[in-house]
Amino acid sequence: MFRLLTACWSRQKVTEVKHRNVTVIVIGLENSGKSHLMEAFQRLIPSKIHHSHMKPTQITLLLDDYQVSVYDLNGDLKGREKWPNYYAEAHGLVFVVDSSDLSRIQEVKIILTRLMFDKRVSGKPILILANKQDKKDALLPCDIIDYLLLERLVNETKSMCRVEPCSTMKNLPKRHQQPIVVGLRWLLSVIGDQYDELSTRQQTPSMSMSTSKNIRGSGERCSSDSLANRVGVLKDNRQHFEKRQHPEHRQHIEQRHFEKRQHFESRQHLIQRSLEARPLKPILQKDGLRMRPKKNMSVTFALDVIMEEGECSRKIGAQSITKACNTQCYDVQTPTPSIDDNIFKARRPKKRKDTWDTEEMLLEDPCGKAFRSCVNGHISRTSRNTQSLNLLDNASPAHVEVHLF
Ligand SMILES: Nc1nc2c(ncn2[C@@H]2O[C@H](COP(=O)(O)OP(=O)(O)OP(=O)(O)O)[C@@H](O)[C@H]2O)c(=O)[nH]1
Ligand SMILES: [Mg+2]
Repeated sequence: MFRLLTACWSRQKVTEVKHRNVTVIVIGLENSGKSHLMEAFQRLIPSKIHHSHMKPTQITLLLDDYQVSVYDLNGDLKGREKWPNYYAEAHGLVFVVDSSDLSRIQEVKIILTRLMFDKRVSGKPILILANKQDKKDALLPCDIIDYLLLERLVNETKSMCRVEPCSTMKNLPKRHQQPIVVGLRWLLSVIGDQYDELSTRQQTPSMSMSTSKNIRGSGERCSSDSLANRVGVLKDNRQHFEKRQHPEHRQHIEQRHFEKRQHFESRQHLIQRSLEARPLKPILQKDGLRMRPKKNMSVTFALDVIMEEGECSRKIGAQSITKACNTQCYDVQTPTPSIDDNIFKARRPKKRKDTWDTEEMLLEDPCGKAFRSCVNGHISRTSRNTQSLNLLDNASPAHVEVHLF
């Protein structure tokens, strides 16, 4: 009996230790559905109980090996001012887009671009939820990706992204809500891969969320410091000032300022480029009507390792599909004969209603043609398949997965 109890206790200890604490923030314009997403999280994922009857702005979810603190941040102008206080602390972000609101997509683009270029966010994974897919005119993920120039943003900011179409409303079919869990799982797995790095990026306590609320006024801080400390600080300041007056040091500082300014100007240029207003592509509107591919899909962008020429993914069929991709406009219904045919036959999943396809194929497409053909609707013909495309950019290749359902 004693042994059994000890075993149970140690087992529980191991599982407790295994849980990794992760912080995720949920942001997006007002009315995009963030608070409904929080409710959906609580409905779909086991969470620690909150006794408050008010809508929670912070919940703790238990998913896979993670204990996830999720913060719902307001999307109105006042709320957005507070977002940066949470950037440093977040391991990953969920960005909610109201896919049915075409009129605000430009605003979303500006906000997302600024967000991804923020040095506290760049490099962190971002799950973009294309919400309100139940609405008739909702933009599809490929439209959103295209309009937000997401491919370029991912390459420039080195943040992995996944776009997941969903609906957060209650009483909708499961297939609308399932992507929420799938998306969060993806976010956690990316966070898990870079956990140590992301944790070290969480800044010093003075910048963190927990303490930012408790920042004391300067007067208060002084009163609690001892006189000796304050004299010590003054001495240090004087020495520091004298050191800065030294010509060599001044030259060094000027050089650093110059480099910083150059770096800033080059980034400004990039931000400006990404913010340029672009008309929606013809795919979105034709003769006043929305052009919609029949199937919906989720898309993942990830930074990938450049593959050697001829080297293919470990997954079956990558090389053959590359051929099809490079030789013709990407069209999976009419693949080049022979090998490609086998791949599609061999890997076509059984047709099941309300299930999530996990079939995956890797494409290497140095010019990004495959992606462009994807956003132009070709890929929509590959019903029942999940596609994964490698967009190879010389400096920072992006890996794109397209999940159809
Ligand atoms: N049709 C539809 N409506 C939704 C969905 N999700 C949210 N809504 C509606 O969108 C409106 C705003 O939802 P909220 O969750 O309060 O939006 P929010 O992002 O939290 O907004 P702020 O807190 O102001 O930043 C509500 O009227 C919801 O009913 C969805 O998936 N489908
Ligand atoms: Mg809200």
